[in-house]
Amino acid sequence: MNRSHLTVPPAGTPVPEPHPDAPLGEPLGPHYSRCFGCGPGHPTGLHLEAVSEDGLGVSAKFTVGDLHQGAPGLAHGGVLATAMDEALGMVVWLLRKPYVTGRLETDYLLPVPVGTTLFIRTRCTGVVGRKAYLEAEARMDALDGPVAVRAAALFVEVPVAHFERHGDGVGGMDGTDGTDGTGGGAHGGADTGRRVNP
Ligand SMILES: CCCCCCCC(=O)SCCNC(=O)CCNC(=O)[C@H](O)C(C)(C)COP(=O)(O)OP(=O)(O)OC[C@H]1O[C@@H](n2cnc3c(N)ncnc32)[C@H](O)[C@@H]1OP(=O)(O)O
Repeated sequence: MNRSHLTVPPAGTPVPEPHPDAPLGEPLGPHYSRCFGCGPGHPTGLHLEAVSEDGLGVSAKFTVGDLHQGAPGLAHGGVLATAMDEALGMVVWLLRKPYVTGRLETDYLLPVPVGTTLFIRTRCTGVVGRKAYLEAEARMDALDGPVAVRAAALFVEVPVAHFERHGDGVGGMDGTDGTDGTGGGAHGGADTGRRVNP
């Protein structure tokens, strides 16, 4: 894909192992029930489902629905970028540290009709300090289907205070809806509980 140097790790950058508590080959579940990308409680969200893979990678699925259109019958490009962002974010989730998307680069190779299930595979290509380098590929209707979208990203590790300072904190970032009085609503993989922070 076309990508800038900002999403390519320096040569020889190591790829860390997932956190020992990160699930392997299991459904990851939502990190927040109202998340637009993965939350089952979001009425018009993507409801993306994902499973961790060997190493630092994730396999995810998202079916383009009526509410995701740009042109009639076709997925909106921003929605597709969101699906890639979400699947990429699930990779850094396996490190059990809070990250946010700093940069997202997307190549659209094929139009994606409503009803298509995108099979998205994402992986980490290296971590340097607070910076995690990631890439993703989405194929249409099968793991070996035609490639519709490619993406590369730089995620930046942030303190939990990021979500308190800029959002409603991290309450609810354990897959719940955050209506327990602890807040909720921040997006980006932070969690003081079982998901991100050990
Ligand atoms: C499971 C969870 C799934 C979640 C999936 C979805 C994820 C999301 O949608 S997250 C929400 C969208 N993203 C955001 O809201 C982030 C908004 N941006 C910010 O908060 C800040 O700009 C932030 C945190 C990225 C960086 O700010 P700050 O903490 O001050 O770090 P800063 O010192 O500027 O940068 C750290 C390093 O990253 C680099 N960097 C930061 N931003 C970028 C960028 N856009 N492009 C390239 N490099 C960048 C810097 O150059 C620096 O590199 P180096 O260490 O080599 O000098």
